[in-house]
Amino acid sequence: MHIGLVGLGKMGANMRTRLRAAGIEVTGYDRDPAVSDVASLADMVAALPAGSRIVWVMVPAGAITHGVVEELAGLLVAGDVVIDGGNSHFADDAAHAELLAGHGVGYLDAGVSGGVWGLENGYGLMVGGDAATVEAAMPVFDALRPPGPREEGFVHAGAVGAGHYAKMVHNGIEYGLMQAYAEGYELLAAKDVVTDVTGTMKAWTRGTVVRSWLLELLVRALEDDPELAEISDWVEDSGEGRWTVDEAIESAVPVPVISAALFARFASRQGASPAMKAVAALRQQFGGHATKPADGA
Ligand SMILES: O=C(O)[C@H](O)[C@@H](O)[C@H](O)[C@H](O)COP(=O)(O)O
Repeated sequence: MHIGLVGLGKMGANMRTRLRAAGIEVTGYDRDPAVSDVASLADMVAALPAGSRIVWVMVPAGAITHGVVEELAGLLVAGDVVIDGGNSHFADDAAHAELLAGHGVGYLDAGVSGGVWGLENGYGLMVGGDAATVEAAMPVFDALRPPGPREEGFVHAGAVGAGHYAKMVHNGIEYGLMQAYAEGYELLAAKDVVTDVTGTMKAWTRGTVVRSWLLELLVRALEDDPELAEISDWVEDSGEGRWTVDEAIESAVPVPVISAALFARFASRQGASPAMKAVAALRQQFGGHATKPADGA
């Protein structure tokens, strides 16, 4: 099998390596000529077998993914397939499937989890689309997923959009889990009762109810820098948590943990919180309670 791969950043480049290691020929295209196998998207398409091409798209969600799908629609022919493996919003998938269907080109959406570790461990895959197209692309999914039973690292989650919907929910869970471990870490470190915070969390990684890969990664970070002194408390988000909360509101599903974890990230970027200044001002107004001067005031 010979496939195309668009986007050779951290994720795409590792996926190219993993696919090649599994015996799949890959022609990769990236805007950066230093990492690209070919000079243009058209050259990549020309290198693949027409009418049964599979092109995996691994570029940032939103306008960039949309631009690549539009360009591919003009280059591919009936029988070819595009797989969007980026962290796209699931609502974009229907539009992309329709655009490509106008050219007879199939479409699958694939939620991909595993980060930079996926090269070695394989990627958890959640796929949306029709069964025949999923089946045609199965060698690609089998090469990317972790070894072992397929159903433990791959799911055909439903029709187009289901893969990215599943990945969105997965990431909402990821936010909540990370926040819980982080709060536990802070609480352990807050008093001198537990004298080995990293060791305690490490001991939780085997046998306990809260053992997990995320916990192992936190222990790894603490072993490198026990007080996390080298990194700031600013936490970004790339959209999946917001979409999860949007969807929860849409479906009237209570998600207090995930939304608190999302809002904690927003709070992490504030430095001084206007809302908490207002609370301090109100306590002073109604109760004459003391406030503290702002930094530099
Ligand atoms: O499952 C995964 O491999 C991760 O979720 C991965 O997809 C990525 O690291 C997140 O999208 C980051 O998301 P935030 O920027 O929203 O934390």
